[in-house]
Amino acid sequence: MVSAAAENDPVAVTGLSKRYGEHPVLTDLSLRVHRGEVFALLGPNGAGKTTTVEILTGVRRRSGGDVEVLGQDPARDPREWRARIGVVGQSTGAYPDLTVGEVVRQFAAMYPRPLPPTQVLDMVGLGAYEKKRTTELSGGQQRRLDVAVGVIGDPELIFLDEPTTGLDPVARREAWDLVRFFSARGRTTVLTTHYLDEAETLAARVGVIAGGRLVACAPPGELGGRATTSAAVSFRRSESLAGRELPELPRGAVLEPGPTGAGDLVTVLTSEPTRLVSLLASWAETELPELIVHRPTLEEIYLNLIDRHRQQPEENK
Ligand SMILES: Nc1ncnc2c1ncn2[C@@H]1O[C@H](COP(=O)(O)OP(=O)(O)OP(=O)(O)O)[C@@H](O)[C@H]1O
Repeated sequence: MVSAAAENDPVAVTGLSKRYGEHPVLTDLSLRVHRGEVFALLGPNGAGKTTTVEILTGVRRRSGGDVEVLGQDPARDPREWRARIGVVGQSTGAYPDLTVGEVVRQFAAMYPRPLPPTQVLDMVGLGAYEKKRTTELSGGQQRRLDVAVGVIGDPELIFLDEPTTGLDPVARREAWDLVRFFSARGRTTVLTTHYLDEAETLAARVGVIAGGRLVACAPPGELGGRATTSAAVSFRRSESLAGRELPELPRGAVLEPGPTGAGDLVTVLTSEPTRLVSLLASWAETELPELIVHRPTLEEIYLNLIDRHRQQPEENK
């Protein structure tokens, strides 16, 4: 029987752990992926992302905790369950002596309701390579074929482990379009990536794994308090503004120390950037030269989270 929670959340993980001998790789990891969302797992090399994906897809056994994927325990790996998920792992598949078209059609034949092979080949940018032997493909083209094979069964839930590593910028965008195509069909995607722009562009929520623990989980715009952290408002004092005192700043705003001569850059940290810009605009009565409102990027927030985790004493991790 499928629980009500699992009905809403295709992935439900509670207290997951994985050890190799005495070495813990995942510790007390809990997360849920909601139906229809793109969820990105981020984390440094060796953090445990692939291990998590492998446990969720039934490739690897867990040491402890509860895992439900589409309402089933992946460790039991039922056949009909496997047909409902699509997996693109990190390593590239080897299909000697077959053409691209043959590979995709062979995989399509394993599923009850596959997508049309030519449509999938077009989507991954291999439409013109249908008759080419797989051994003659470049690394990036082989990666595209992996993606095609992973999604040919029109899965309800797709796991993509670093799907765009090794792809050129155009191919990366095509892979993003593919993820959006499945999102528009109401499918759920879990992807791991080292590209912060990829996570920010595609994911409704991101989870950050460090040292085998989930250290943060939120929409990309809110991760690590990103939505509420101070913004830095900066502009350059033109000659006409050089001799004038700044207006009274909003409460809590801090003027960054810096040189005060003509043409200097003025930077103010504030939690109310809109109000500050409005005050400055009235004060200046002219365009503020080089005006920038800077909020921390996802990359800055991510690096900060990883750094904080590194500096924590072992017993508090
Ligand atoms: N078969 C294994 N035996 C022992 N340790 C392993 C095994 N497979 C993985 N590990 C260890 O588990 C940890 C997590 O590895 P994992 O591949 O899940 O990390 P990852 O976050 O996917 O890293 P990357 O970004 O480099 O792909 C690493 O320390 C790795 O050395």
